Amino acid sequence: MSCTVAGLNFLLTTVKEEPAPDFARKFVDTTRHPFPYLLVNIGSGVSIVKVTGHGQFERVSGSSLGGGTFWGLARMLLDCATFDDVIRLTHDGDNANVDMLVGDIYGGAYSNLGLDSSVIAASFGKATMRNDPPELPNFSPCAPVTATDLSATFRQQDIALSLLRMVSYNIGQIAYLNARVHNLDRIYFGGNFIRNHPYTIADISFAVDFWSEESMKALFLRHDGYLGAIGAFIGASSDAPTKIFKNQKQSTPSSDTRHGAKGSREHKQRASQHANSMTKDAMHPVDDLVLTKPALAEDTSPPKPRNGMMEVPNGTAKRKKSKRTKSEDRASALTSPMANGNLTTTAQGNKDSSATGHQKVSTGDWTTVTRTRRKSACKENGQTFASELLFVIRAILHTSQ
Ligand SMILES: Nc1ncnc2c1ncn2[C@@H]1O[C@H](COP(=O)(O)OP(=O)(O)OP(=O)(O)O)[C@@H](O)[C@H]1O
Ligand SMILES: CC(C)(CO)[C@@H](O)C(=O)NCCC(=O)O
Repeated sequence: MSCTVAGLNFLLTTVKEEPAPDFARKFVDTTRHPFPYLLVNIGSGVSIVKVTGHGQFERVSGSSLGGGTFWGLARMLLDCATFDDVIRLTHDGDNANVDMLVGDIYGGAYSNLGLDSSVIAASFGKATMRNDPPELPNFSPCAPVTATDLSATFRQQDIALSLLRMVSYNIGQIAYLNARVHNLDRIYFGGNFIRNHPYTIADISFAVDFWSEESMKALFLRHDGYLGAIGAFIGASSDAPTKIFKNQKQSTPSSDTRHGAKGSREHKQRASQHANSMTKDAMHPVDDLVLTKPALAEDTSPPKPRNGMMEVPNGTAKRKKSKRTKSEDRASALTSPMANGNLTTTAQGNKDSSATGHQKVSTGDWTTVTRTRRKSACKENGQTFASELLFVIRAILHTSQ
């Protein structure tokens, strides 16, 4: 955990365009005031960590309903071989076919409570409503409805989306409650459960917006997958960035007197000076990045820029207004934002997606590639992963010069 926190602290204080709300990629500059914040790390389980400074953090909460719950239930309920297959399946799903909505109970909105008819009243609740004989194959009035009967009556893609929303909304809600208890308004979500999947990101964002009535922001990280590795690399020290400078000075004591300076302000100035002085061929500045479009496997068309930013989910976060519809979700998740209009399509570095070339993108993942490295990153999924890692390591080494 200390490595993960140290890695995130490094990114927040050093890399200009790291966190962004939703997948809008309107980056939030946290380099000046990174603390305090809440980190919600969604691995198999969920750890919720309050971070107040370099090396200062406390695990304030957690939940056993995390990525392992999603993936485990998906394996039980769905015929999917891989995690990415499940995520892909959600893209065609309509959770209203599986979830019990407020409208299913009341025939419309429950206005007095500010609940729109489309609000999920009970995840998977529709399964309790399916006991109508004609709907079930092999139904016998005397026999109980079996799991097999039930699963045959629901579409796999609807189950997948219901599952994703159940887990994501729950985590978003717990995150919001913890942020509120600890008086924090910035919540970073990380961990392999997210993996830059637009639907996952949209769902978590939605939950935080919904419960906080848009007073808090869910933030996602471009280099989420590398937090622990970065933290381990820099030594997970409480003064990690300064430590890098110290080390550098020790190894090359007379090369540059600036290396002796301590403190985050000098550190940042130096990082910025270096970034500005770098040539393309040597090392790219830390903000010289291009975001690539999120795309579905079958989607090979270039993304459409929309005034340089993403269409965020339309449905409001306020309880009184309705939750997003499926089509709004899809539009928001698949319409691509581009910070600077420099668009490219690339293969994605998923662990379990086959490297089929850049025209066959696995799931709707975001990938960042440098302008100078764009072509090579497009070649193979593995290369994208490698170039990402290389970028982070270079950023670390670069700031230490
Ligand atoms: N290709 C994949 N295969 C399996 N799970 C995946 C894959 N991609 C993403 N995931 C998700 O990532 C989760 C595991 O995340 P991660 O590797 O960060 O956790 P962990 O470190 O094992 O968990 P914990 O911190 O609880 O020990 C899985 O439960 C699943 O939801
Ligand atoms: C046990 C860990 C910390 C392992 O990384 C993680 O899976 C987790 O935070 N699980 C949730 C445990 C809880 O309920 O607080």
